[in-house]
Amino acid sequence: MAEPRIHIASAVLAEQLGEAAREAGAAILEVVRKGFTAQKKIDASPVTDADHAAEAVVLAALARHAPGVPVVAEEQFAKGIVPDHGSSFFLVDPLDGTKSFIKGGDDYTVNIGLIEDGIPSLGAIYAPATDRLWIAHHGGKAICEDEAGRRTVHVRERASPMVALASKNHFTQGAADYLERAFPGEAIEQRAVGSSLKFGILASGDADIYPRLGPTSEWDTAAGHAILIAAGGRCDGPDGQPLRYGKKSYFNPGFCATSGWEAPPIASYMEPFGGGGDLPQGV
Ligand SMILES: Nc1ncnc2c1ncn2[C@@H]1O[C@H](COP(=O)(O)O)[C@@H](OP(=O)(O)O)[C@H]1O
Ligand SMILES: [Mg+2]
Repeated sequence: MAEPRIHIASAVLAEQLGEAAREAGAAILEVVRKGFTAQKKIDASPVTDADHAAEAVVLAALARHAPGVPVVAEEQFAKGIVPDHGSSFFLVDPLDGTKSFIKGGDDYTVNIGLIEDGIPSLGAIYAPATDRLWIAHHGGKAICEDEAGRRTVHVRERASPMVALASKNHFTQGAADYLERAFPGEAIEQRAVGSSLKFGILASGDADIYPRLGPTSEWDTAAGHAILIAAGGRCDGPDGQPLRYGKKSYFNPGFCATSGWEAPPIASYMEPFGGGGDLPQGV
């Protein structure tokens, strides 16, 4: 008989990992204070001491709070360190939005996501520059902490004009074309935001859709996806089914997140990926 699966997502763990994300954010700000230079990874994407410092903090916290649960983390992955795992594992992006970060912008985040049975069941996102935190776990509500205090957040009813979020640093014409063709005649305001902050903004009821017709890695989306689900939203893969995790090379070819309504699947609007194979991780 198969072993019953033990799920670990809980309110306590979400709080602990929210604290871990804050600690990682403090480590990033310390690197900013001291000054840093950017290096290039093998795939030519940038990395800094802040990425490494934040990842070390998160890995230590996960070892304390969730010992034995495998962790797939962006900078470990870049070094070829990927643990074997089953259907439960963490996905960590210690500094999402590195390009914005290097340019001195505020749109960067620490991300800790837990996948259980292919689904994001817990997430923590922290934006150090603006001191904004989101946490959520499966079965609970999404919580935001910022200068307005601590509160439950929820997605909003679809608004007009529809607010569509787009990447600040990885513009794809595909997303603009998708919005135009999938929502003909609809008033749409496009807003460029860097990093997983786009998920937090959707979860907080400040936008309606985030179509991503270009590559990301699973650690870019896991935490935000968990938070968005808890806030009443959804994030679907190209076929319109919920975005799944634990794919080959942890690669997302595209997705569409909304405030809960079903958007036309992005598949037929996707840019070609040179045969659909894996792209280099992290850009
Ligand atoms: N060609 C590509 N392949 C894989 N991931 C990509 C990519 N282009 C952009 N990304 C992902 O997009 C993230 C930034 O999101 P956004 O463009 O919404 O700000 C990057 O995160 P990192 O900054 O952690 O590398 C990176 O993972
Ligand atoms: Mg990232």
